[in-house]
Formats: sequence, structure tokens, C-alpha cells
Amino acid sequence: MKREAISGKNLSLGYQKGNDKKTILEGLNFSLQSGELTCLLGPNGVGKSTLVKAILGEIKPFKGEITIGGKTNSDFSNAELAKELAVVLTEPILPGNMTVSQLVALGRIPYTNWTGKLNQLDREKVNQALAATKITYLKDERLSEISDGQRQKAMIARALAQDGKVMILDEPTAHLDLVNRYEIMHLLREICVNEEKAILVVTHDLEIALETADQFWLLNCGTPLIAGLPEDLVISGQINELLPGKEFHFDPEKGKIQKTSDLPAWNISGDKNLTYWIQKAFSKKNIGLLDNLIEVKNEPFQILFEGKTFLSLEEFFKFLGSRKS
Ligand SMILES: Nc1ncnc2c1ncn2[C@@H]1O[C@H](COP(=O)(O)OP(=O)(O)OP(=O)(O)O)[C@@H](O)[C@H]1O
Repeated sequence: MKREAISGKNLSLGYQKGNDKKTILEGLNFSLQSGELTCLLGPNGVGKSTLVKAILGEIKPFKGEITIGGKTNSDFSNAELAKELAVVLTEPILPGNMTVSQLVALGRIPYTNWTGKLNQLDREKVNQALAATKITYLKDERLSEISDGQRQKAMIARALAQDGKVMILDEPTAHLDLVNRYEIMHLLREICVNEEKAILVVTHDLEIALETADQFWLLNCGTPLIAGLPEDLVISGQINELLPGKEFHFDPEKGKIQKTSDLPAWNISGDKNLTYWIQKAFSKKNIGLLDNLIEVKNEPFQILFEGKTFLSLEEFFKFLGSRKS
């Protein structure tokens, strides 16, 4: 069931040095729901980390209020906050000789006394977190001897062992390859649903966020936070708020950002998908209008042009080049 985990009302956020007040975000409202994966997207420097810092109580709002489970975040002690909210930040500094299960056990610090000694429940929570992130098989491996993707999963497991209702992750997929990026985001979605957590992910990975997020929060300079189902934001065109200017746009058909350009109306006939990739290659090579029809065939791929057959775009471009010279 959906429940509000964190809310922000009429927030004004920024930084103050002496009397010098720098406002970064103004009139900001949000509601983070449990059981949902929310992705916060926006250009560099717009204030995503500033919003996260405010949620974590690291900066105090100039105006407005942030509540966690109905209670103002500044009323929480650090220890209380750690039981509500777990954070995975970019590039943590970790001792390489620490094992994966030792790292995950750090998530239990808010519950153990200063000795860090785990009781039965702590050990169960560590094992559950390892299982939920599918890295039980790595538990005795050293952090310096596992891959970046595996280390990121271990960091997520540590946050999970903390057993808060909310998880916040700052660019958890940065530096990972495509498969790992998908895996991590799908894993987070699974955790949201299975463990009833509210998860907020700060990301620049629009395409993967579109595949996995339940909610999008879009931040752009000077506009209020736009929240909604990713698909609604695509349909309404509001997704373009992420892209300043007219140089790029979001192509709903392809599900990705494209360069906006006035392409020549090449006369291409054939499969729509093939035509799309051919136009892309033509545009990169600055191919102007051609006098004759370009016919495209599939299985095997063939380009028929002026009575000749080409089996690849590379062959075709060579021909066009030789024709010019
Ligand atoms: N400690 C600080 N003191 C003063 N200004 C700051 C401080 N930290 C960040 N800023 C400013 O706040 C603005 C927003 O920065 P923030 O880090 O929140 O952006 P961001 O959206 O997270 O960017 P990115 O995508 O690059 O991580 C920037 O103009 C930045 O210079």
C-alpha cells in the first residue's frame, strides 16, 4: 500500500555564508511514497544534491518544512534518523580488505552499541540484505577483489540492513556498464515492492529510469519540481523540461533523447526501423539530398541504389564518396 514516507512543503533551499544567502530551490513541494521507486532527474547544478542534503538534515531550509513519517526532520537525532533513512552516496571510501558481509554489517550500527557486536536479529538482517541484493555468494569476498557493480550491490545491501523505511541513492549507476546499470535499477525496484521501502534515486540515466521508475521528479532551473508517472511526463511532453533549449528533444517513439535537426528529406523506402538507423548514419555523415530512391531490404540487409546493391552502410558511403570525387 502506498504511504507518504517523506514530504516537503513550500521549501526554499540553499546555502548561507555569514549574511550571504544563496537560494538554489524555491517553492519546492514533494511527497515520497513507500513501495515506489522515485527517480530525481535534472541537469548538473540544478540542486538535486541540495534537495538530498535538506532531506538528510545536513542543510536547514530557509523556508518550509520537511517531514519524515509526519515528524519534522530537524526533530530527529542522528541516531533516530539513521533508523528511518539509509543513504548510498557516490564513490564511498571503503577499506579494501573489508569483506562484503563486514560492510553490510555496518548498516546495523544504529542498532548495536559502541562495540558494534551483532546480536541474532542483526545477523538475520545482514543475511536478509545479502539475499535481497543477491550477493550472499560474495559475503566473504574482500571489497578490493570484487567488481564495481558487485560493490554497488554491497553498498545497497548495507543500506538495506539499516532497515529504515527510506533509501536515498545518489547516482548508484554511475561508472557501471549497461547490464549492471539495468540490474541495479531493477534490483532497487524489487526492493521497493518486496520490502515496502520508499526509494529515491538521483540519476542522469533517463533511459534506464524510464524502464524502472514508478515516479519521476524533474528539476529544472526556475521551474517548480515536476512530479508524475514517467509515462505521463513523456505523453505530456513535460519530459522535455530536462533538456534546455531546442537542440535536443525526447523522442517518444524511440524512448530516448535525440538531437533536433532539420534532416534532408531523403527518399528512402523500406522497413521503418532500418530507415531510422540509415537516417541517423546519413545525418552523422552530412549526406545531402540524393537524386534517386534509396531502397532498403531486410534479411539480408541490402541497400539498392542506382542499380547497385550494397550490403552495409559503410559500403554505400564508400560508393557515394567515390561518386563525388
Ligand atoms: N556547500 C555549498 N555552498 C554554496 N553553494 C553550493 C554548495 N553546494 C552546492 N552549491 C551550489 O548549489 C547549486 C546546486 O548544486 P547541487 O550539487 O545541488 O546540484 P546537482 O543538481 O546535484 O548537480 P550534479 O548533477 O552536477 O550533481 C550549484 O550552483 C552549486 O554551486
